[in-house]
Amino acid sequence: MSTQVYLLTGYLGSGKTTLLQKMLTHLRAQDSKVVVVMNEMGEEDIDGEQLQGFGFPVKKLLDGCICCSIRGEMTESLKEIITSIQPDKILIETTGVADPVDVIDGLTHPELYESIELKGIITVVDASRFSELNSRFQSTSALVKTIRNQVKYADLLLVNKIDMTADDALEKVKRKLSELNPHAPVHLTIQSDMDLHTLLTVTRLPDHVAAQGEAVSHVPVQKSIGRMSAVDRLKQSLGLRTSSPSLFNSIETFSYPFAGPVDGARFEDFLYSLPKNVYRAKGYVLFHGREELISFQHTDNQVHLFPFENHGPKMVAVFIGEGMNRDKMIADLEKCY
Ligand SMILES: Nc1nc2c(ncn2[C@@H]2O[C@H](COP(=O)(O)OP(=O)(O)OP(=O)(O)O)[C@@H](O)[C@H]2O)c(=O)[nH]1
Repeated sequence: MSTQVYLLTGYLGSGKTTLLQKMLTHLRAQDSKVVVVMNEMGEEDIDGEQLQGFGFPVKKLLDGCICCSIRGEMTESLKEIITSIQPDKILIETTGVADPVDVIDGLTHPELYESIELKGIITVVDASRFSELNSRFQSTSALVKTIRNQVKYADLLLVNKIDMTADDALEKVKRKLSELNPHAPVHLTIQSDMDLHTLLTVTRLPDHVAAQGEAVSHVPVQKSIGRMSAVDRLKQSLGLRTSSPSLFNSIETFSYPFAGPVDGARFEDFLYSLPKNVYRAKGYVLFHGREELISFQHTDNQVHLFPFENHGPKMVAVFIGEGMNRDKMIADLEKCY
């Protein structure tokens, strides 16, 4: 059985730890086996201290952001947690400046892919500061991008600190959030207080799609990290432009288990020819005529292949992108044997 992973994002001070404490109180009453992964930018662990006393292990990843400098460390920690503790749930609190897209990259490591189920990206928005943080006049463009991605990729949005927000300002925040992410359910909260059953049963795109009776293309394993409206999916399948870029924010992943060794040169060509909407490819594979397992990484049209000493991992490829043509990619992979 795979471990359910909840990703908590939101800008600094928005109310993530407050929410985490509520989730832990709820899960403790349910006897769930939970591990918390906390990420803080500095060397000092502030929030972790507040989580002592719940009786759950807290893994701290300090002095770097899991979306960039210590992404590998997060992957290693998750592997270790899953192997040694086998929890029902892992709750990850990211730093306020983490971009969820990059965190997802760390979560989709080939050795983790089948052991975890990303249940949802839950974003806590500080209603009293959102408009200021989202303004290109008052924030840096990097921060604006991060703040917007935290909203765009959320499966559920908590609009917190409404006790500190005037009614008209709150209306403006709600309007902006629905422009950025028209699909995620929005909950207005004080002290991140909301129904925890609703929070923990957050659903992701494939479930929405299935509920709408839409055909899902056949691939060995597929997961989706974002969403696109049914109309836009249809338009995309017909090769038409989707109605608005903000609706087309579906970060999707799928994995492809190799049936046997492949031809090294053809596989390398395949990686170099991946289109721009495939942001990442990574995994392990065997090449004809070579004994050792090859680890491969593809990003920004750069390909790295290196022998991997450990023979443990399965031969599998994981892809991350938006609007990927999976059938074609799988057909191209099949030509590499
Ligand atoms: N007035 C008010 N204060 C709140 C609310 N929610 C949280 N706070 C307070 O805001 C402060 C920051 O909350 P945290 O839960 O630590 O926020 P965080 O997102 O974990 O912060 P970082 O770890 O710095 O990213 C704390 O003092 C909370 O008590 C709210 O709805 N209203």
